[in-house]
Amino acid sequence: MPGYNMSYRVLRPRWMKCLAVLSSSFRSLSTQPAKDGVDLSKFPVDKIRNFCIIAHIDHGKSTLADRLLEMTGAIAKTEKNKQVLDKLQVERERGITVKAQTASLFYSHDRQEYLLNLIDTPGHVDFSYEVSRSLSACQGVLLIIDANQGIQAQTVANFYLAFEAQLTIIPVINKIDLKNADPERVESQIEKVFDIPREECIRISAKLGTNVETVLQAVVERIPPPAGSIDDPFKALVFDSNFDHYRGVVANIAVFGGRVKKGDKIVSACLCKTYEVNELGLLRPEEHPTQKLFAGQVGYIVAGMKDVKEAQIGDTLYHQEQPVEALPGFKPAKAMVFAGMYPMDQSEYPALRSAIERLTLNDSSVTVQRDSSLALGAGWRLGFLGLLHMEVFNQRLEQEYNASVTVTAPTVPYKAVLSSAKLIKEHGSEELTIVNPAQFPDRSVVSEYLEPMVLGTILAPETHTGKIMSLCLSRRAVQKNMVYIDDQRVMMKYLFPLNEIVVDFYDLLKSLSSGYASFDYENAGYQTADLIKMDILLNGRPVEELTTIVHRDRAYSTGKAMCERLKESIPRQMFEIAVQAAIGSKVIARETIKAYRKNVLAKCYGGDITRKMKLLKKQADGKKKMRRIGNVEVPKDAFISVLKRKEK
Ligand SMILES: Nc1nc2c(ncn2[C@@H]2O[C@H](COP(=O)(O)OP(=O)(O)OP(=O)(O)O)[C@@H](O)[C@H]2O)c(=O)[nH]1
Repeated sequence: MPGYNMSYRVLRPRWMKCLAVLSSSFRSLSTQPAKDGVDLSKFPVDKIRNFCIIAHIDHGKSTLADRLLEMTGAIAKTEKNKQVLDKLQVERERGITVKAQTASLFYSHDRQEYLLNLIDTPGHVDFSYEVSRSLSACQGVLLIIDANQGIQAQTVANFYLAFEAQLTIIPVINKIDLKNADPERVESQIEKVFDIPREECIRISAKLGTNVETVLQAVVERIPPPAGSIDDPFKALVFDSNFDHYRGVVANIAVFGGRVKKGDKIVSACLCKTYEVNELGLLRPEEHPTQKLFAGQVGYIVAGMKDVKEAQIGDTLYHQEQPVEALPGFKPAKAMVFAGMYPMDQSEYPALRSAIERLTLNDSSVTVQRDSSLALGAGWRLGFLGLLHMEVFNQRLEQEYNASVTVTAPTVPYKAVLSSAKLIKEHGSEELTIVNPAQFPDRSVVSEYLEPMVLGTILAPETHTGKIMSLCLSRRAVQKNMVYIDDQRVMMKYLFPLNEIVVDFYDLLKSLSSGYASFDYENAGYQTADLIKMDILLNGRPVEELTTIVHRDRAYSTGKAMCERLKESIPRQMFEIAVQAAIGSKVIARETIKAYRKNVLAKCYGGDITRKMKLLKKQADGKKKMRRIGNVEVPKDAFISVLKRKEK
């Protein structure tokens, strides 16, 4: 995982350029004439195939998508058209897919015309929510596996998502052009781990285009057409949505039955609100307006929804006069990592609020709560699906909204089972979720604390298993399973406390396996944990914003590290400062900052009074940037350096 800065300052020219690009694309979208070249009625359900491309990160999904788009004429074959489905700047810079993208392709096979709807999905675990949503609009998947790396952790996770959704799985072994490619070995792994016969694997090089035509043929021949008929009442699933400042919500839909056209009055099942269809069409991958969408097809719809919350992911749309039973929908995305976000300067609060509001319009999986801290001022506590999700959100704030943000240390959602009848009544429930250490209830009113657990899958070369097992043990993990997927690679399953893997586990795993291990995890509920609240004291006074929830076994090492970091960042003052970590009244770690009298006038020979005044004023200004805790003055930066995740 790449390192990142917690605070960002972005150069204005980059921002201006970004705005220019955005506004020109909005212009081109809003003035795009309705192209009616495509008569979608000529694609009955049996001539439609809806499929996703899924894979471990970097195994070549986006590159294969490019080739498929080129071969079917959706985009021109030029050097410029690389990873066209990765539209966001952050996706292009990091070379990862963050948001699933849809493209409709026209393909002739055996003198028959087919409409293929392809969805390119993200590979990283934080975005697996996007994958499962996309799968619900499909009947089959292309499971891409790198011919050199073989099966990795996300290959396994994605396979099971598709398998549980009962989709047709076509294994595609990519990068056969690489010198170290070993498709034979990968085929054996596929047979062993997924129980798919090796004859079903297709070997390709997405980069060179080798054998990619076979993939298209397999899509038509192996993936079943969608169910549903044009004669049924209109019924569509909203599987994604984004926000356009000019037109409102653009919802991606899969039509499960009937047809819909411009001017139709449709209802969203969740909110029971009626809308008029203003625009609809295919994504190729750019929006391509059409007159109608029919059963089995995947496309977009604009119907005057002003807020993405009106187009809830998983919602069902139907015709006003023909109500239907709602589709099962999806479980809402659950935030796994929380962090405070504050403007670098309080004067930037309104701008940051509007940036966060706008960005969450496009990413409804982020949760936002107002928060405030004495040291950092007014801000928010945001919930993310994982750490990469949080990093990407920050980067988008910076790149798309020119925001500069201070982010606090990430924390996971703990729970407390309350024992006090009074508190239970106050909260309306026995269980209290704690996303902010300041809300940690005292043990005297709690029967037990719970921490979130995850089931982690690690795939690694056998030679590294010893070191990996020690790392897992040091993270309070319990081994659940270990199997050899071939004679060189091992798959291990561990139950981890989420808190233990959230910050640096993946980085450590990568470095101790020289980059060869991969990791994925899924939620595994909550478990009882011996949690305690640890305070940081400066000369005996607690510092509210540095309060942390820790496992009792971890308290000493975390407390010691925080005291050391504070000692480094608080300047010496005229008296000695005790920096302590404490649990209740018991001090568990201590550092001392020695006294030092800084005489700003020392350099001022000759007693020049104006010079003296200037220096004293400078010292007073510096003090304004300090926060006083008891008699100790702490620079704002000190909080930031202790609170934030340690940069690499
Ligand atoms: N040699 C070789 N390189 C390939 C091939 N296909 C993809 N690559 C390279 O592999 C890297 C990752 O490819 P992507 O298409 O971005 O992978 P991805 O699976 O979409 O990645 P995420 O979206 O981040 O999950 C890029 O540098 C590609 O150029 C191939 O067939 N041969």
